[in-house]
Amino acid sequence: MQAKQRIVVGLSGGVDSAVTAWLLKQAGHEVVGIFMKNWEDDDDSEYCSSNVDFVDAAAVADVIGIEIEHVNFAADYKDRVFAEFLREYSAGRTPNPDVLCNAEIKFKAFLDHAMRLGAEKIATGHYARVRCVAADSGEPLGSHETSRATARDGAPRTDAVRYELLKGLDPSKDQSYFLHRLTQPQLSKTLFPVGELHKTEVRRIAAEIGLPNAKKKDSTGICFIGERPFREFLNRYLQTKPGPIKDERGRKIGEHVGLSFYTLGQRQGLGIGGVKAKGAQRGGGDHSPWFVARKDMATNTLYAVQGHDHPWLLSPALVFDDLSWTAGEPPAPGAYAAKTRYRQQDAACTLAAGPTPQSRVLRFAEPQWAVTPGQSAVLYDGEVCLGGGVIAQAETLEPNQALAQL
Ligand SMILES: Nc1ncnc2c1ncn2[C@@H]1O[C@H](COP(=O)(O)OP(=O)(O)OP(=O)(O)O)[C@@H](O)[C@H]1O
Repeated sequence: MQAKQRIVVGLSGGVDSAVTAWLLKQAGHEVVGIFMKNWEDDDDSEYCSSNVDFVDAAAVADVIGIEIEHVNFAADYKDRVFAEFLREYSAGRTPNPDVLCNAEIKFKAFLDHAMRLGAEKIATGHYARVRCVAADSGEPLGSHETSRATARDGAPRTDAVRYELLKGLDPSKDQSYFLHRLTQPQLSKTLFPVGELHKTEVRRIAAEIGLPNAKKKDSTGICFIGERPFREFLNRYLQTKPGPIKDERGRKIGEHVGLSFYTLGQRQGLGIGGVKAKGAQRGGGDHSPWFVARKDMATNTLYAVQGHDHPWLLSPALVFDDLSWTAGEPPAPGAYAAKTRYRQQDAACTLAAGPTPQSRVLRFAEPQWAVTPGQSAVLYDGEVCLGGGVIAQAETLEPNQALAQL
């Protein structure tokens, strides 16, 4: 058995973090739960589940027999995550605040707080795994606590080992995409016990030990938006500037309410369902649905195309920047797999130098659908998540061949 450690668990009120805490307690560790409040609600508390979630988390802590602390990181969240979220939307991109929340709050503010409480490790209910490998050979060493990781005098030998972020074992729940910005110091202090399990197993454990939230629905969507209508929420923070929606030939087919409110590949909410593309040659003919294909910020124009597989929606390559690599150094150029959005199949690709030292290019074996600036491009080598960056630009099959020369 591993040595007893003091471990702080992020208890969200959900079933995954509850089972995480229970598994660690069962393994003999000293476990403390922390509930984070990351968003202060002003007017529309009907959408905010934070109070209910804290009550659920406290009930879980009670059943498991651990202490729980309530911590407020709302100011940090607003400065480090929400401000960036608004900046990105204003620039016409579609950011991924959950990625930033992990990098800046859960594995920074929360981790620092846990360390101040004397914790050796933190744990969350994410579906991912951390593997400790020998720095020189890459040979897996198993758990964090290995003789290779500790010198004879007991001091940690940080040079001897490296930490890899792996996909969760349950392919339908894997959350490594959201965790790809974690660094070596963060990974070295993190445990993801449910990443070794399938969700059905987690729910079975929760029911078996009588956790009050065993059947609680999984949370969906961006944490601070919750179940609020998204457009209404954004409207409170961003200026709206209506403009034209045009088809691929530049003909006006409708009005948009502000470019920030649309994302590439979006099908609903265009208000042009009844419009038919006169003489459309491709894309499935007159009755195919319309999709957002491009935003031209300079002219405040939204372009929509008809048909899911329209060439404007397919990207053979992309440039990404704001890079972050789990190993602390960039992977060598070559063949990998990548995801350009969560819940996407891994796509075979090659990694190459970018137009600047701070960027890289991914070229896909098959064109990818609706590659969206602002979303994360995440690189994998088999089950190992290598890190990634933010999509800056996507080449489309036609006529935007901006990246063809790279
Ligand atoms: N408000 C919170 N307080 C403490 N930890 C949290 C909070 N929200 C999320 N976490 C941690 O991050 C993990 C992943 O978050 P995610 O949003 O995917 O989970 P969830 O669906 O809200 O809840 P769970 O994963 O516990 O079922 C959680 O398992 C939990 O450990």
